[in-house]
Parts: sequence; structure tokens; C-alpha cells
Amino acid sequence: MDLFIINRYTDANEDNDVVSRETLHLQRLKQKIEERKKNYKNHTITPDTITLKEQGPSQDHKINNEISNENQDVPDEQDKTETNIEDTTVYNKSKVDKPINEFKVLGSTDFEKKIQVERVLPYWLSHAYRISKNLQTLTCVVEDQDWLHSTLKATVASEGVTHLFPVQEQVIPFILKEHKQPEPFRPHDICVSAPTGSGKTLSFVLPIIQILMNPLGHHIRALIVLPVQELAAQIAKVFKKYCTNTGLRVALLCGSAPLQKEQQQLMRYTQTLGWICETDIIVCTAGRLVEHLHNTEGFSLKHLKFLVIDEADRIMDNIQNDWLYHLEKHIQVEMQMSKTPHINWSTISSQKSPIHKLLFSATLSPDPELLEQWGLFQPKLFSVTPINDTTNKNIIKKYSTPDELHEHYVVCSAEEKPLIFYNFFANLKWDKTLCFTNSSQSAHRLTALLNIWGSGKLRVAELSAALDRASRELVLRKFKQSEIDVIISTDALARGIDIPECDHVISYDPPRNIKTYIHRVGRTGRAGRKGTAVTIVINNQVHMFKEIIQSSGNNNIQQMVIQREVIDSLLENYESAIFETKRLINEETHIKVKKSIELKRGPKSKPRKRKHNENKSINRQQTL
Ligand SMILES: Nc1ncnc2c1ncn2[C@@H]1O[C@H](COP(=O)(O)OP(=O)(O)OP(=O)(O)O)[C@@H](O)[C@H]1O
Repeated sequence: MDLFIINRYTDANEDNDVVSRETLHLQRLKQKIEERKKNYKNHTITPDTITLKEQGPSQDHKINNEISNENQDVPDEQDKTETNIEDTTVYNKSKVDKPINEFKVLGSTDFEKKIQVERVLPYWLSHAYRISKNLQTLTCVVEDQDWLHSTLKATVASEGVTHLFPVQEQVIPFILKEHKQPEPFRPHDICVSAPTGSGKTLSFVLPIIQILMNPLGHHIRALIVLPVQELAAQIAKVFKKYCTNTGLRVALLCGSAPLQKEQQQLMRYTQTLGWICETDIIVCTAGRLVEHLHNTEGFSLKHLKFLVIDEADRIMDNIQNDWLYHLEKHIQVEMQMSKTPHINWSTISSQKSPIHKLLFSATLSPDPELLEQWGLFQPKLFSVTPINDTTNKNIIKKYSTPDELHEHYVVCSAEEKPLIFYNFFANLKWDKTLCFTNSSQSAHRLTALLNIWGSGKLRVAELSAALDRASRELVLRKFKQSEIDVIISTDALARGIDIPECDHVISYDPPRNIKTYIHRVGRTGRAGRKGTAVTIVINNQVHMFKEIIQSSGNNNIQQMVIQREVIDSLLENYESAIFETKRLINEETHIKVKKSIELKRGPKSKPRKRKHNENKSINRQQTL
């Protein structure tokens, strides 16, 4: 109240007046507070009154004074307060029936709990075509399928495939049916999410070949884009195999050969016709595709019918050279150039048919925002996992591993890690094993250690980005031919690579995310074969690893316990093997450093031959 006392030099009567006015004012305020309390109890208080209530009686006074001061027409202070109280009461009365949440109170301190917006997926994502995971009881006999061309049936049989896998059984007839529709109808684009090793490759290879087979001339009509060279080479090999007797040609553009050589394989120049295409199906890496779009003369996608993106989520994460933008731009420019001013039947019928987009991956997230960038036309999703958006969010994230895969993890200390690792080979006698580390240096060290420790009995090879492509292919070939027992690799080999002979996968370093985990363990347990995957986890990594696994909704992983005595039994040669490995690595580093210094210095200058000047030497002798 002191704040509102204005000291004036007046007589005693005037002072009494002020006191009585204040008392009256106080009474009215109390009355007002009582009134508000009543209102509050009845739940009919307006938001304005709530604000006033929160600020307490002294604030009320202040606010009322402020309001009244603004009112120029009010003659004296007493009247002012009276009017204010009445005004407020009238105001409150007028709003008394309105619900409390009708107005937003700015600056109000009680926060309303926000209603969480439920994620609603587009219909095509929430209502996927379900694919079975069961590769043990197959019912789709290849020979009985009328929709498959006899030439293809013959090749499929020659590859030893008698039954189609569930993903193939669903996706192949769907694509074929979509392309049977007459011209104005456009095929639905598709996304396929099925476990590793479930046969996704054949589910796009077979329908594409069947639709394009026996061409009249060669044009690029199918483009298959992959994230890495090895994968592109693998898919091109499958296409080449199944294109036998179909008149189709396949080209691999992935940077394994020089650009010029790839261009020769792709286009040919003739005096009469200009540039002629030599291929029908291109299997490429995204980066190399952009190079050809910009540098290869005559490279035309006017006739492109299929665009397949394998390992689509990986390509989405890392759009190499902005390839999709360049591809679409190239197609747009070509379409504009081919437009004629006259519209007649021949120009309409010769117009380019839309490109059918097919996306495949074992870890394709049904994220509408990510999928949006592909510009899919009325897409359909084929998925193994149920995607029911409204009930359980975890289900949306779920990735599936093959039923035949046994997943384990081992917890140990950092010191025990190499011993635990070696136990799988020394005691459990594992061969045909693929091991993953998180860096190429780590892969190199581990390879050296195992080779020394196993003293030649265990055949171990390294496979990382540090090696050139020819060496990597050689390692894979030797592994397939059982000339190598263990491959130590980085994640370069984690995705898509098909090694049917691989029985075990060991993650020496735990994977950094769930997708890497799914693809690593997916190198075994493929095509219905049994496989075992083990992840070695250091004590302080257990929490992180479990979180990664849970994010996929995977409950199949089990802890493996290795007895202390088993580890102790391996200690005998351990020290010496570690010592020898360190020595070897140091020696290698020393050689590398020496080489790089030599390279920096440039070629050694040849020692100049001195010309013997007889006169000079004679003179020098004289002076000496
Ligand atoms: N119908 C079939 N019968 C027998 N084997 C098959 C059949 N279809 C595919 N395979 C074999 O299964 C293996 C895995 O197939 P594929 O590479 O297509 O799997 P994927 O689903 O693409 O796996 P990833 O996601 O790891 O790339 C291959 O060796 C392939 O030859």
C-alpha cells in the first residue's frame, strides 16, 4: 500500500479524508475478492479475473488504478474506483457463462498440456501387402507359373531354383500385371522391404527381363542404381545370367573400368545414324551415372521404362552427386527437345511412357517425408513387418531379420576382446566367417593378429576400402572357394553382398546403428540357410548396444556366456602374438612413412659426374 501513498503537505482534515477513502477502497477491494472467490467456486470465472486473482489484492488495486487513470472522463478518485469495480463486475457478468478455455490468456503461467498429434501414415504405407518370411515351406513352383516366360523358366531351373521365394511370388506377378494395362494407365510404383537374403534381386530382375525381352533395337530401358561398386557388379552378373537367350544386353557402369571404356560399351557412332545405343539394361552406381549423364555423347534415357533403386534407404541417406536431380533434369530436357508443335496420333503415341520406379531394401523406413523425394506414383508397399501407425510407434521402426538367423552377443572387458574373438576359431572351430570392424586400421590389425596367432592354420584375409577392387574380388572368390576361412572387413561389405557360403558373422566392434546391424548379420542366414551372428560388446557399450537392438523391435538376440577357463586356455600364445603383431604394424608404418617422405622429396637427383679439370688441379697443387 505504501506505493500508493502520495505525501502532500496538507492539514490534518485532509489526512483524515485520505485515510477514510483508503479504508473505503480497501473494503471494496475485499468485497471484490469475495465476489471473485464465489465466481471461482462456481467455475464461471473469466480468464481476465484469473489473471487479476493470481496477482493478489495489492496488484488488483494497482491494475484498477491503472485502468482508471486511462479513463479521462472520470472526475475524482473515489468515482474512479467505483466505476472500475462496477465495470469489472459488469464485464465479468457479461462473460460469466463463457467456457474457461474459450480465450487464450497471454502470459498465463499455467501451461495447458498439449495434445500429442498422432502420426498418421498415408494409406499405402499403413496398408502394405504382407510378405511371408518363411523360406522353409515354399509353395510357388516355378514350373507351374503361367505368367513366367518359358525362356526365363529354363534359366531359373538351370540355376537350381525350383520354387520362388515369398517376395518373388508377390512382387513379380504384380509388376507384370501392371505392365499389361493399356497405354493411358500408368503402373503403380513399388517399395519392397524384405529381410536380407530373402531374394529381392530376382523379384525385379525377372519381371524387367520378361517385359523387355526380344527387343527390336537397343535402347536404355532399365536403369538399376546401387550405392557401391561391389553391389553393382553383383547385380549386373545376375542380370547377365538371366538375360541369356533374351536378346537383351547389360552394361555395368560403376567405375571399375575407365570412363572411356564404359562409354564404348554403351554407345557407338555411325556415319548414317549418328550415336547408337548398344545396351538395354544399365546397372550402375549413382555417382558414375552422373558422370555418364554429363560426359557420354548420345547417352539418352528417352526410352527408359524402369528405374530400380536397390538398397534405397542407403542411397536416400547419401545422395551421391545429387544423382536424382541430374537424372530427372536429363529426362526433362530430352522430353522437351522431342516435343513437336503439332499434336496428332503419331506424336501422342510416340510420347515417352512414364518411368516405373521400384525401390528395394531390407531396411526401408516407411518414412513418408523420406519417400517423398522419389516422387512415386500411387505407390504400393510390400513389407514383411506390419506397419500399423496409430497403435504402436515401435512397429513403424521395426526391421526384420531372417528366421534362420541365430543372433547372439558376448559381453567382455576390452582386454578380453581378442581372446573372446579367437575362441570362436580356436575352440569352436568356426570357418566361413565374416568379421566386421568399425575401421580399416582395426581390420588390418586384427587380420595380422589372427594370421600370427593361428600360425598359418587359420587362413585370414582383409577386405576393406584400403584395397583396390581387383584385390577385393580375389578375396571374395577365394572365400567362396573355401581357400580363405575368415574375412575381416569394414562395413564396405555389410550391405547386399551375397556370399551364400558364409555361415558365421562376428561383429568385433559393435555396429553404430540398427541398419548397419541388420545388414551385417544379414550376410549369413541367407536364402533359407542357417547362420549365426555374434556381436562382441565391451562392458561400457552394453547399454548403447541394447538400445540399438531395441529400436528395431528385435527380441531374438541372446547373450552368449563364455567360461573364464576357456579364455584362460588361450592365454598361452596371446602375449607373443600381440608382441609380434605390434612389431609388424610398426614396421609397416615405418616403411609407409619412409615412402611418403621420399615421394615428397621427389626423385633423387643423380649425382653429377665431375669433369676433371687437369689445369685446375695442377694450379691447386701449385698453390698448396
Ligand atoms: N527362389 C530362390 N530359390 C533359391 N535360392 C534363391 C531364390 N531366390 C534367390 N535365391 C538366392 O538367395 C540368395 C539371396 O538373394 P538376394 O541377394 O536376392 O537377397 P536380397 O534379399 O537381395 O538380400 P540383401 O538384402 O542382403 O541384398 C542369393 O544367393 C540367390 O541366388
